[in-house]
Amino acid sequence: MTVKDILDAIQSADATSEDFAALPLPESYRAITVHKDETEMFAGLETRDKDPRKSIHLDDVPLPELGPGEALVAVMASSVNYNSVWTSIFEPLSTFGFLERYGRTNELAKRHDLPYHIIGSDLAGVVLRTGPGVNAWRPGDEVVAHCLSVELESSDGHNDTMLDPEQRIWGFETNFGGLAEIALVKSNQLMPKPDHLSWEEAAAPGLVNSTAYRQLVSRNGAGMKQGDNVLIWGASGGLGSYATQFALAGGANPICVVSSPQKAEICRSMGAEAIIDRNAEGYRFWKDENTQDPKEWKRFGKRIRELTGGEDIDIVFEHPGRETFGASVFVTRKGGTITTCASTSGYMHEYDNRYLWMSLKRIIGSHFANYREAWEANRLIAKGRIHPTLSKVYALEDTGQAAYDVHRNLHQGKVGVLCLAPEEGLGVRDHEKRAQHIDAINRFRNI
Ligand SMILES: C/C=C/C(=O)SCCNC(=O)CCNC(=O)[C@H](O)C(C)(C)COP(=O)(O)OP(=O)(O)OC[C@H]1O[C@@H](n2cnc3c(N)ncnc32)[C@H](O)[C@@H]1OP(=O)(O)O
Ligand SMILES: NC(=O)C1=CN([C@@H]2O[C@H](COP(=O)(O)OP(=O)(O)OC[C@H]3O[C@@H](n4cnc5c(N)ncnc54)[C@H](OP(=O)(O)O)[C@@H]3O)[C@@H](O)[C@H]2O)C=CC1
Repeated sequence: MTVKDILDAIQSADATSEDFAALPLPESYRAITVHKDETEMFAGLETRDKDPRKSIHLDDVPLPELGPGEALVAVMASSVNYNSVWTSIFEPLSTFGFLERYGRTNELAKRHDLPYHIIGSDLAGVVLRTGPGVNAWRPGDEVVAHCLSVELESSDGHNDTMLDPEQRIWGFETNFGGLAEIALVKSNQLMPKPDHLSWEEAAAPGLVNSTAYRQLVSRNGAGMKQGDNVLIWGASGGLGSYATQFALAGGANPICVVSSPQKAEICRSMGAEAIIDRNAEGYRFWKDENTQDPKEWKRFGKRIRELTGGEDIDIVFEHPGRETFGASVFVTRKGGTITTCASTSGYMHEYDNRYLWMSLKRIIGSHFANYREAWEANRLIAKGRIHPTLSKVYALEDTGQAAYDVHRNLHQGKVGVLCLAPEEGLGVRDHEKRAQHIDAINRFRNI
């Protein structure tokens, strides 16, 4: 039995759940990995010079054992998230430490502690097998998977599953991720695949859409409301392209920051009007490595006021981190919110705290999304209210190049990866719904 037989079943119009359940599983499959014995390969290099193409491998790996509450999924497509870039450059730390720590928790978790890490935190595909105790999903179901892995044995996570002490990001802090022909997930990660999207389109939003939803919309994040001025860094990037859509769909006013006229045009075509090209306008928030320039914060704030008719920012959607955080705190209005989920340019932030406390601003830390938030975010994709922002699609063997593009900020929106899908455009079930949204679905394609 090979993965080819699985693909044939997926592509045949009449395979039943029983047919899928009867398919023998292959002993091995192809997966994108990083290797534990290579974690020092970039030692001494600057972050930008660490090249994912050198550390990312395509290997044949054995199929993991299926445990209770889990599912094996045939992955038709996945996407590149920045967490896979972090894994591939072994920053801020090697993800093998996460796998070792997880492996120590129980007998079944030991499976994750391997000399290779199968990465990837998104997938669209078809359920192959479910473990004991799984009733909601059956072989043959077409699904996407969100990346929240939790144990829920502690009450700490019972109101908000992100607060579980054993919270992990699948494919980053666990093994058997989505950049592979087969993935292992907890069945609670599964959600229905939006039926108007192709496999690669359906695999693109998951992680970033859910994260932007919690960070910006949810009451666990900024709780955005109609009329809010929302400053969105990287507004056409992975997170930002969803934050921009949420702001527009929720009646807020996005102020989109981008770094090229082309990216400005994408934001304009999504419906945004207030756009700042940080490159063209040449903001230098840091005079040197250790000194910020408040005059530049003010110049930036003045530009925002020009675009808003004199108003300041209600919510900053932060993720660049060190480079922008001082400016973000400054331009937020009295009582406003800075919500952050990352620190791409450096995690030791510096800001003038006087502007925070004297103006009663709040900083909110946000990370991925809880089960419910991930479900609600996927529902909005399925209803055609929020659209995938897929630009380019790579073959599985070219994942290193795809991760390189994201690391060097050469991409737009989201970058997709075909895993089992032999070509783009397959998997669409509701053509009528697709036709209604086709322009929005294709907005980021091939630019
Ligand atoms: C969905 C996608 C998301 C993204 O893309 S996010 C971006 C990618 N992700 C990242 O870059 C994050 C990577 N993760 C990390 O960098 C690390 O993951 C953390 C810095 C978040 C945490 O580091 P750690 O080493 O896991 O934890 P510690 O808390 O620094 O060290 C653990 C030790 O510290 C002790 N400790 C914890 N809290 C306290 C306290 N309040 N007082 C005293 N000690 C404390 C513990 O007990 C334990 O100790 P003992 O090592 O001896 O077991
Ligand atoms: N905690 C969580 O749950 C999550 C965290 N993340 C993290 O968020 C970060 C961004 O992820 P994602 O949006 O997918 O990545 P992308 O690279 O797709 O987009 C980020 C955008 O931010 C802008 N940007 C990058 N560096 C800077 C800078 N120094 N100053 C200003 N703008 C900058 C760029 O846009 P432009 O050049 O146009 O300005 C870039 O396109 C990553 O670090 C990732 O790990 C992501 C998802 C979830």
